[in-house]
Amino acid sequence: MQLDHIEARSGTFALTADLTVDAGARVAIIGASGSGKSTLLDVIAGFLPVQSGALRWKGRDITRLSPAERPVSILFQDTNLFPHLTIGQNLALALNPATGRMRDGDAARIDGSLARVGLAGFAERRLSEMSGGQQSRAAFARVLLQGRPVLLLDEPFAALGPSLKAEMLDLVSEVAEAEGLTVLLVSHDPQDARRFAEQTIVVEEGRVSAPEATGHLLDNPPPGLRAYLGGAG
Ligand SMILES: Nc1ncnc2c1ncn2[C@@H]1O[C@H](COP(=O)(O)OP(=O)(O)OP(=O)(O)O)[C@@H](O)[C@H]1O
Repeated sequence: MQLDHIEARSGTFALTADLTVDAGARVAIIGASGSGKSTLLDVIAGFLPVQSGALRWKGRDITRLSPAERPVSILFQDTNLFPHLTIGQNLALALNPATGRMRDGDAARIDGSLARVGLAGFAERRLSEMSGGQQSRAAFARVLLQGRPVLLLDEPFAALGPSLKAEMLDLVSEVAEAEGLTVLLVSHDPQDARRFAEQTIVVEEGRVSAPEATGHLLDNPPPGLRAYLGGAG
C-alpha cells in the first residue's frame, strides 16, 4: 500500500503521509491521543477524502474509490454486531447487507469463517449469549468474510483485558500469515506493537512517519515518541 504525498484534512486537523506498507506486512500505528491515528485509517479506508496525493494498492490508484470498492476492511472496538441476532445471522447480513438472506454457498462460507476464528459450531448462538472474547472473534470472522486483502484494526481488543487481547492479536497474526493479509493495527500499547508487528508507524501531530522495525524503534525512540511512551516502551 503506497501513500504517495498524501494530505488530508478533518476540520482544522491536517494529516500528511508519504510512505509504503509492504503487501503482507503487519504494521502497528502508535502515537499520542489526537495525533491522527484514526484519521490515517479513515484515509486508507476511504471515509475521509484526500486533498492531494495518491493511494495505491499493488500499483493501482485507489484514491477515488468508495470504501466498499477498496481492498480494505476495518475492525473497530465497537463490533457493530446485533446482539439479538445469532452469529450466523450477523454474518449473513455482512454478506448480503440489503436482505440478510442466504445465497448458495453462504452457509459454508460462514461456517468456514467461524471455524477460522475458533468458533466452529457457534452459528446458532446469539451474540448476547457470548463472552467478550467470543464476540471479538465473531467480529473478526465477519471481517474475514469480506475477503479483502488489507485489514485495518482500530484498537479493536482494547476492552478485553491483557490475556484475551494477546490471544486475539495472536489469532489475527496467524490468520494474516496464512492468508497473506496486510494488517495495520492502531494501538496505545507498545507491547501490542512488539507482539504483533514487525514494523511500526509513528504518528505525531498529524505527521505520519514511514514504518520502522518495531524493536529498534521502541528501544531507541525519537524524542517525541519517548515522551509519549514514558516508561512503557
Ligand atoms: N471534524 C473534525 N473537526 C476538527 N477536528 C477534528 C475533526 N475530526 C477529528 N479532529 C481532530 O483530529 C485529530 C486527530 O484525531 P484522531 O481521532 O485521528 O486521533 P487519534 O490519534 O486516533 O486519537 P485517539 O488515540 O485518542 O483515538 C484530533 O485532534 C481531533 O480532535
